[in-house]
Amino acid sequence: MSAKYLVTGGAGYVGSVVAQHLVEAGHEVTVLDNLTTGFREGVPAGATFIEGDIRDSAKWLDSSYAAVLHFAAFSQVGESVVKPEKYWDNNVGGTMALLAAMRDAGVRTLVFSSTAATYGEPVSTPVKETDPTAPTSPYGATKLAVDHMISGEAKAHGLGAVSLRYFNVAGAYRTPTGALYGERHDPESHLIPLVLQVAQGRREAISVFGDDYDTPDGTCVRDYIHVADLADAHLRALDAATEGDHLVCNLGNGNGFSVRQVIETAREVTGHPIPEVVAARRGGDPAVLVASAATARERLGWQPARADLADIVTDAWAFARREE
Ligand SMILES: O=c1ccn([C@@H]2O[C@H](COP(=O)(O)OP(=O)(O)O[C@H]3O[C@H](CO)[C@H](O)[C@H](O)[C@H]3O)[C@@H](O)[C@H]2O)c(=O)[nH]1
Repeated sequence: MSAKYLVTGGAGYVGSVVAQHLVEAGHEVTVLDNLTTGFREGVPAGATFIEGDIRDSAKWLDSSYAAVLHFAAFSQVGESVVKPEKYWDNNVGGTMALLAAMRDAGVRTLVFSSTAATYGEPVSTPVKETDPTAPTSPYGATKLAVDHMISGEAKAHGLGAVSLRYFNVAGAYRTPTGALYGERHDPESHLIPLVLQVAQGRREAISVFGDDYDTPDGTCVRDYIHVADLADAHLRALDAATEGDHLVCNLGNGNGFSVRQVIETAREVTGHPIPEVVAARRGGDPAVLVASAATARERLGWQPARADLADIVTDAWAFARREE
């Protein structure tokens, strides 16, 4: 059945892919984005676009919306360490305003973009939702604070909410009409897009942040999940949201790949040698972050369709070369 959804941050990487999936499923979609980090061209054709801030959500939200999917946030771990106030103000202050607007408008379903960064240094692998949350960055702390706010809203005011804790989102999504949605930050900060910039000759080498971790090859291990698999989980979460309940689900494939394995895969996919240099560890990086997605499987009936790292890198490579 077709419904109307507000997608905050729907001009960003994950938000735009989810908005596109909603449009393809026949829903009516409004994207709210202030374009601070998002791109106008990320808003899917077929969605209504509002250039505005989540703090002003009350201007646009009304009872015609079936749910809100909330992506709008700052999301750079490193930046959050040097500018924590920016993160608390936008991620927490902005969400508080959004929740108030939802309450006033009577919109009682929310899917929230949470993160593995809420856990901090994992106590065991793979990470379960019941594991302790001890974020090592203000970014993770703000996302965890929002998760707590949402739990309160569910208990006190009957919100039906699902928080999806993403591990490392990667890859790109090609729509049925051939448009490509991918990962793009300015300046670029994430491993796979940076590695692919080296393959394109836009950078000389990739810096490996630390090769003395307690992992098989000494480099950090992460769980890379395809952005289209992630989008699928959001549509399922809309169906799973239950009034008065806050469900938290990790989203990852449960497979860890080291930084060196990612670089090697990119060499195979691109046919480029991709030189690497070892650099100092980056602050706040856990050695291993791999998800247990058992809850998402059980509660959302979710299953990744593109778990192969080479497929993920191949799609990211197509996006990197989109203008060649
Ligand atoms: O030039 C680079 C860039 C990254 N890395 C390494 O590659 C791995 C992946 O780094 P990314 O920056 O691509 O991703 P993160 O694991 O830091 O970040 C992801 O996980 C975080 C939680 O820890 C947040 O949720 C964040 O938004 C999300 O992108 C890390 O070990 C990082 O140290 C390098 O070696 N060189």
